[in-house]
Amino acid sequence: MHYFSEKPTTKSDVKIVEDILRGKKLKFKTDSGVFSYGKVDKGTKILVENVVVDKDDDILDLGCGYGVIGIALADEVKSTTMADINRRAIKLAKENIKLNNLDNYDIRVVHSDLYENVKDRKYNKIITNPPIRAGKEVLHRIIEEGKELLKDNGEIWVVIQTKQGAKSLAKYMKDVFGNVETVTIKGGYRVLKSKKL
Ligand SMILES: C[S@@+](CC[C@H](N)C(=O)[O-])C[C@H]1O[C@@H](n2cnc3c(N)ncnc32)[C@H](O)[C@@H]1O
Repeated sequence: MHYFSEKPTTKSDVKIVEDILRGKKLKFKTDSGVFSYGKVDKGTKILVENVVVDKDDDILDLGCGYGVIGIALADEVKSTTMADINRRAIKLAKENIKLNNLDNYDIRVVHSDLYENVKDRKYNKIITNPPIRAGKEVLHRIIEEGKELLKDNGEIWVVIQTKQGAKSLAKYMKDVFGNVETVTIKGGYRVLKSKKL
């Protein structure tokens, strides 16, 4: 069973994790069959701590899992869309919005295969810890199709382990966008950013 199953079949075994992200004490309900069970992922933390957002941004957390990226940023932006193919992740992300008292912010959680169900808006930022194990083709679609959903001057931010192909992904992003920046190199991860010019 892979963590990117649409419907995990493993027995549910909820664990609550607490972490401090962007100076905020946050809580997440996690469950088996969902990425980063029982502990916020190291790459996700590096991305969340380094991403730059603006209060006027409409952001998309693609492959949101139980919701760490979107939830850590929701009170700093105009609107937050969180999307995942895994139904158990979607349920947790919705619960985690409540758990962190973010009901009054503009946040939506959408069940979606990649961008399929979130094409109704354009985004200032797409921010993702992508499903590497889903393969290169999926990773490339995230970059290419993501560009279409960005506003002018919008950015895609991606975290990836150096050993899982960060350099080749950076090259792909440069080919698609004409630019790529390595924003952070830390703990075996790279945070990459491309801008739609
Ligand atoms: C590396 S995990 C990151 C999860 C979460 N953002 C975090 O940082 O903890 C990648 C996520 O992408 C989701 N995913 C895999 N394939 C997908 C697809 N085709 N469409 C949408 N989400 C997908 C997985 O279910 C998983 O939650």
